[in-house]
Parts: sequence; C-alpha cells; structure tokens
Amino acid sequence: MLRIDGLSAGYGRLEVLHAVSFTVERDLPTVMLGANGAGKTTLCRVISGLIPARAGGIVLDGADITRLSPAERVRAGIALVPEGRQVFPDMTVRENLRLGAYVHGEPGRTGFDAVFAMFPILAQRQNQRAGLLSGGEQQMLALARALMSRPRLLLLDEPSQGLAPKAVALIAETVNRIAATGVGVLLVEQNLILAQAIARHAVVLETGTCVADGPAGDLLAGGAVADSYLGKTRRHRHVV
Ligand SMILES: Nc1ncnc2c1ncn2[C@@H]1O[C@H](COP(=O)(O)OP(=O)(O)OP(=O)(O)O)[C@@H](O)[C@H]1O
Repeated sequence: MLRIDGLSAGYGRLEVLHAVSFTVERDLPTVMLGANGAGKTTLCRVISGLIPARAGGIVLDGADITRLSPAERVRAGIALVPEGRQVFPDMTVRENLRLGAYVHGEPGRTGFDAVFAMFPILAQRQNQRAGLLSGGEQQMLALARALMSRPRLLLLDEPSQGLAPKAVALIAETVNRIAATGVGVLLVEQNLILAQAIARHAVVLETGTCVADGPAGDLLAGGAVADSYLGKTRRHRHVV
C-alpha cells in the first residue's frame, strides 16, 4: 500500500536519508528499526509531509503523494503518531481527539464513538485535561487522535518511548487490533519486544540507508539487527 522509492531528505546541508526504498503492505504491519540518529524520525516527517523529499517518491495505494501538503496527506489517509506523543496537556481528551479529525471538519458523534469503543479509558476521561493522564494513557490518546482522521496507514514514531513494559504491552495489543481492521501500520522503533509483538515485516535503517528488509520473524531473530545496533559497517544490503 505504501511504496518508498529512492527517498532522500535532510536538513540544510545535512543529508540524512540516502535513497531509501521499501514497501509496506496492508496485511503486513512493518517495523523500521535503527539506532539513535539513523534517520527514523526524519523518515516519518518526510512521509507525513513535514519536511520535503529531495529525491525519490512516496506512493500510497497507487497515488503519488510526494508533493502533497501535510493536510492533504492526512486526507489521503496518512496519520502520524509523533515521537513524544505531543498531546496538548491543557486541552481535554475530547478536544485533543477533535483536533485529529480536523481535515474532515467537525467530527460527528459516530467519529468519537468509534474511537471510544476502542479506547474505553478515554471515554471515561474525555472531559479531563490530557496532561492529567499517565504516560501510557497519553500514548493511547495520541493513537486515538490519529485514528480520528480515519487513516489507511498509521505511522508510529517510537510509541514505547519512556513507557513501562505493561504500557508497551497494551500498545502492542491496541496496534494489533487496529491492524486487524485493515489499517496499514509502519512502526518506527528501537524496542525489539514491541517490534516482535506487532510486525510481520521489518526494515533496518542504518545512517540513513536501508541495510536489511524481510520477514520480521527472520530479521528480528537474525544478526542484521544486532549488527546495526552495534554500528558495524555493512557493505551490502541483506534481503532475507
Ligand atoms: N530539525 C533538525 N535539524 C537538523 N538536523 C536534524 C534535525 N532533526 C534531526 N536531525 C539530524 O538528523 C539525523 C537523524 O535524526 P533522526 O531524529 O531522524 O534519527 P532517529 O533515527 O529518529 O533517532 P532517535 O531514535 O534518536 O530519534 C541526526 O543526525 C540528527 O541530528
């Protein structure tokens, strides 16, 4: 459903992503693994349109979205759950959710109800300030806010960051439920436990280059991931 084709991007003179190519299929939730600074967040920003591609293309369900604005990409079906959650602490849970639906106008009751059915804790706390939620609950809110735009593809940037194992397990279960409804998933992670719980396909990014791409079971158990974390130089791309 998502094809990343020779994508390069960066900041000023710094090129961070160098001709990155991989695909995400709707029925194969995909994890992108990589050490700190590999370019994972930059990739999320390019896919969601927050920074431009310098070369290459992004195709979603056959449509070239490379030059669309961030809002147009949300309308096309891409929703980002950003690094650090970025919920608005002084707004209520419900107001945060409303923001997620902004590209479609005012969300109707059914929009809220669908999300509350998946996140009962948010229904209970919908009128509380988001800043009062725990870290795990705020991550649930960030996920739920992304779902308010009715995405085809969910981009998750390190959702496990700073969370206890129990909260990470709940994220895995929730993302799996979302994937089962037909929403594509691209998870950017360093947490192997979360990656293994969600992903069926894996891509390894090392200093802005894809160095491995294949079934998650093979790749997460194999040496390519460990080598990448250790920063070992690889001369060629692994295809498992
Ligand atoms: N806004 C920015 N301006 C300039 N350089 C940046 C900016 N954001 C990131 N970088 C640089 O781009 C490179 C890749 O960073 P990025 O955040 O994409 O990596 P990452 O894989 O997500 O790492 P982490 O896991 O630490 O979040 C790093 O060298 C970083 O310093």
